[in-house]
Amino acid sequence: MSAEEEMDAAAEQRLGGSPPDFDGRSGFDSRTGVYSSLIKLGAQHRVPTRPDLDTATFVLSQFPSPDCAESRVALIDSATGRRVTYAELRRSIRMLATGLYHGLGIRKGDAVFLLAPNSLLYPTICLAVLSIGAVLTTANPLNTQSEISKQVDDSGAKVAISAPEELHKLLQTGVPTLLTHRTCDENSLSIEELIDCSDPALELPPAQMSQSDTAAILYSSGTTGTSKGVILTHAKFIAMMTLLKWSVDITSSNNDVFLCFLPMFHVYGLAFFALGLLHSGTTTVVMPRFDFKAMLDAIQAYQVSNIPAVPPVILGLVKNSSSCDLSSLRRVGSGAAPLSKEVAEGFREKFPWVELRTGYGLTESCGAATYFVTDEQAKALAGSSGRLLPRFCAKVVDTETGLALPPNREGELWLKSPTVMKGYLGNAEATAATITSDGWLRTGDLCYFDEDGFLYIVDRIKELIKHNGYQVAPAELEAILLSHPSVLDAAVIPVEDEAAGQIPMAYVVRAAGSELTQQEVIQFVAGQVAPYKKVRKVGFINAIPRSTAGKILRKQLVLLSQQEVISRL
Ligand SMILES: CC(C)(COP(=O)(O)OP(=O)(O)OC[C@H]1O[C@@H](n2cnc3c(N)ncnc32)[C@H](O)[C@@H]1OP(=O)(O)O)[C@@H](O)C(=O)NCCC(=O)NCCSC(=O)/C=C/c1ccc(O)cc1
Repeated sequence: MSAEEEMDAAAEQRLGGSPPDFDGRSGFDSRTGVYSSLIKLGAQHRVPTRPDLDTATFVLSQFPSPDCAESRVALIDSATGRRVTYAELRRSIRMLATGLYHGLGIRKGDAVFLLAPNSLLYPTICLAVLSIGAVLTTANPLNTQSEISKQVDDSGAKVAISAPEELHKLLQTGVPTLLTHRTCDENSLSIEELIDCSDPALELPPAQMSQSDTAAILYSSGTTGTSKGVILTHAKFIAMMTLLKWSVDITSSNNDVFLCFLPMFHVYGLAFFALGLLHSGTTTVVMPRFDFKAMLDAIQAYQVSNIPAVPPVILGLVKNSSSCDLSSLRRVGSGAAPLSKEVAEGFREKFPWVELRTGYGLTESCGAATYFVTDEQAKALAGSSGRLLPRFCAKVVDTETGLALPPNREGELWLKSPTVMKGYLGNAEATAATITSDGWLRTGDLCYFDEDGFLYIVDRIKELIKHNGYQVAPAELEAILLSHPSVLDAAVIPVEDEAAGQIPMAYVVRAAGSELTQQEVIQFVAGQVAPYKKVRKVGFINAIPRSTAGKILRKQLVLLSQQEVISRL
């Protein structure tokens, strides 16, 4: 039996019969130490098991019927108002797939590196790449040239697709690159031209796909260290699309107008906007990049009703949106970082007509793992991330003893579901450290479930800073700091920040006689990393506290930074 079938069978058995060790309120089985989702998918949300199904075929199969597709709007450009209907989207995906296959010779298994901000073209590119069995790998266009080169190299990209303004970052990789949009440069080919010029009569031979084939490699820091390629197969996306459709249905969001400013290069934005909402037939207003004022304008101009968001944006709405008419809003989601009880309550006070649901997810779980089904529950339980999604199981593992813990006890969250990644690309060691031999994903987050099965994330065990919902790995910044000739030793820690969640702070040991300043340290790092990874605060120290094994004692430095703040008050 596969892991998926095993989980389905176990859930079926519990939901049907409630064996004596199983607590139907929390979903906890005291015999196995496993929490199971208390939600069963109805027949209309069954995950398709056809082995040769791929993500693109699955998403396209759910597009509105041909008579509705000509008028049903899939995407709107927030800046220009340009609209793309479902019928146009289907045609451009097909034309681009033809161009990529026949024009550029891209074949099943070839990695296609996508470096672009959000645009109307982004979903077309993702779906066309997936439809020919190629592997999508996406990157943040704010990344530096060296960060991009590393990812191109690691993913083994055969071809790249770049926004014109980012092309210079790809030149040194030597990978053949297409632009997303037309430019006046006659030597470069663009996706727009491929869509317009491909021959619709050319047949696309069946890609001979299997659900177990790799669909995407998305980069994440995992629980430690630098960026790693998360391998997500078609089966993972198909399962996630089904869950997303289920969540759209149970929250009655089918006719909502969604707003997308979340980056489609991360799993949150990719799963929602480039794939999942199209699978659900909704309309999305796309912003090329986040801008608070432009977001408020877009909400009013397009009568936006639904915003999958992150905590800093929700805080911004609480604090800075008094002069705007946001009466069209109906639902706001929060993910990628913890939403504090205070901000959630402030939001509900200011926008009592808006449902606010938090969720929890990771790139390694292909997106959401928990969610709130009803707004009433979310309202009553501010601070919780909701319940396990259908087909998810969890364990709360004591970090000292390794024992699986019952409700209201804190431990590391482990997850199992059909969406959990296959592993990290070319990194068996990191994979083995993250996925147990029996298929549990160790999230590196400290949590507990309450007696009703609601999840509370309380801390992070993994050494990762979350700035604006983006991951920042201290080890990466420490390596850069140590490369400075005047730095003897360095450690990077998170410092709480109301607006961004956390900011990276560096403690630095200067070389004898060095007069290195805080500003020089900040600038040295800023020159080498994407803006969201910048060190934003620096402290000088005589020695970095380390364990006998040489591990940085970050908690001590966090305490020190807190004491320094208090002593300054
Ligand atoms: C909207 C945010 C919160 C704020 O945007 P921002 O104000 O532009 O700030 P940035 O952080 O993007 O930009 C950082 C810097 O880059 C600069 N920048 C900006 N765009 C530019 C530019 N195009 N040129 C040049 N400079 C620029 C920007 O000015 C800024 O500069 P500075 O702070 O002065 O150093 C933005 O950070 C953001 O989208 N964050 C979300 C990240 C995200 O999607 N994370 C999800 C990871 S996956 C995951 O956790 C999944 C969870 C999940 C959970 C639940 C679910 O249900 C499903 C999924």
